[in-house]
Amino acid sequence: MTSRAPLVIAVDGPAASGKGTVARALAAHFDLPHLDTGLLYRGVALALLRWGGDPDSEFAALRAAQELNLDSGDPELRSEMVGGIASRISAYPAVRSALLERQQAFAGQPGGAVLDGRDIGTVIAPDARVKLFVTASAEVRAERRLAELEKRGLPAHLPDVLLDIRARDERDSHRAAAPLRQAEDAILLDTSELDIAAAKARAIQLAEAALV
Ligand SMILES: Nc1ncnc2c1ncn2[C@@H]1O[C@H](COP(=O)(O)OP(=O)(O)OP(=O)(O)O)[C@@H](O)[C@H]1O
Ligand SMILES: Nc1ccn([C@@H]2O[C@H](COP(=O)(O)O)[C@@H](O)[C@H]2O)c(=O)n1
Repeated sequence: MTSRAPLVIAVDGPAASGKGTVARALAAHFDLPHLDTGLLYRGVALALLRWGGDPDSEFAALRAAQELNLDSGDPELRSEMVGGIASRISAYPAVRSALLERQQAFAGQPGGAVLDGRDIGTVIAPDARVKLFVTASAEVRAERRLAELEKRGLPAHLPDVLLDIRARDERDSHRAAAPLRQAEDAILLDTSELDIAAAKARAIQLAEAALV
């Protein structure tokens, strides 16, 4: 018998692994709303920067999280600098707690939802019916990030981008609060050798199979 529980899909993985691409494809396929939770942490980081708050102060970051008024269309949100600060302030337990309810409310919508981030399958939606952990080698992720930056007219150097990806992996995986890790019941999807179309198709295939 098919379960009637709302379909919540958790997609986690490291920076530039393609989890957002896969999550959007799953949301379109299953006709579900999608939340990129990284944008929340980026929103806190950007607010902090604009307000002149100190990213080394948990108290300042908490204040930015509590007052967060996210404009997800703000192009500054996607900058590498904001991503780096987001990865620092996301280590603060108080910041994570301040953003928890918002994410859980999104996941708890009656019709279900797709969320992508670092701790969706482990903390935000541990009962999600489908969990994917999307990854790719650091080198492949750096190439993708570089291509993304070049497309946005922000040329960078591959070795710098690779260093940044590795630093982000290190911080996200080794922090005490909700570190990036594959949930025990998550399905691993390594996209290193898959192009975008193949990664999306494989994610949909894995999700469909998990729901049988
Ligand atoms: N399988 C793939 N092959 C090639 N490029 C890809 C693939 N998946 C995603 N990309 C590209 O790589 C970049 C990063 O993808 P995406 O934004 O989906 O990753 P992410 O894991 O959500 O990143 P972040 O955590 O930093 O937000 C984008 O430019 C995207 O188009
Ligand atoms: N659930 C999440 C989502 C994101 N983070 C942190 O935010 C940084 C930026 O996220 P992107 O996905 O937009 O790159 C990321 O490096 C994480 O540190 C998080 O902790 N939890």
